[in-house]
Amino acid sequence: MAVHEITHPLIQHKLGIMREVGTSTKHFRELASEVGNLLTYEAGRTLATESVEIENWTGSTLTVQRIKGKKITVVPILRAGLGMLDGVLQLIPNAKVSVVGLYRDEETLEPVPYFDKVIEDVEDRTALIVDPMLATGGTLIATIDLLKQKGCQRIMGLFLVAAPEGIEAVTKVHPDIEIYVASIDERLNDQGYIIPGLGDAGDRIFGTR
Ligand SMILES: O=P(O)(O)OC[C@H]1O[C@H](OP(=O)(O)OP(=O)(O)O)[C@H](O)[C@@H]1O
Ligand SMILES: O=c1cc[nH]c(=O)[nH]1
Ligand SMILES: [Mg+2]
Repeated sequence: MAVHEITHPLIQHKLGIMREVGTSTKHFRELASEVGNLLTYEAGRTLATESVEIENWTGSTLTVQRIKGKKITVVPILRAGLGMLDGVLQLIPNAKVSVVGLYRDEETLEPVPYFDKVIEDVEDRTALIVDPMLATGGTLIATIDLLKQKGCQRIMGLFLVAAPEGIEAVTKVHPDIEIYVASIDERLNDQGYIIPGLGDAGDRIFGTR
């Protein structure tokens, strides 16, 4: 699996504020969206373009580049993935959005799926999964399983923070995907939380704790 840790100063600055325990819900949510935007910019480097001819302001024909083919479906994982969605869509406003819902059982740490509304022609699109946290990797593996079952052939993922254990687990099952992450942190704790991490990203985005 290709893993890109994006150590850009703007991303690291914003992530550093998110790590502070006193950062407000409003600020945390804004930063999740902003880092989502910057990760999209990085991931977008790999999109294929094609030449099209336009008429320019002088009335002559000019060849310009456009993103090729049927493009992208963004796949936010409920709930926390919604916190990054606006920032992603700012850069790819025409993308279709395929929402999936999974939560992690607090005892077993296994992902529990509860919703999916994936676009019908997903086999013709690149899926861009968005979720702030890649911890044990269970949620990401289940989401990739679902997308592949529906015929999706190219899958990328954007994460704020990932644990090495989760990256290893996903690599074993789905070595063909590509991820962009703002930070690969040290480890998981006994409860499956990323250390140092952000805490519970969903609760911090929605203000539920
Ligand atoms: O890699 P894993 O060990 O599977 O954990 C990562 C998942 O856990 C969090 O979601 P959570 O279950 O807290 O749901 P929420 O977004 O509704 O808070 C996070 O947003 C990921 O989806
Ligand atoms: O550290 C973690 C792990 C899973 N989910 C979170 O929100 N945070
Ligand atoms: Mg949560």
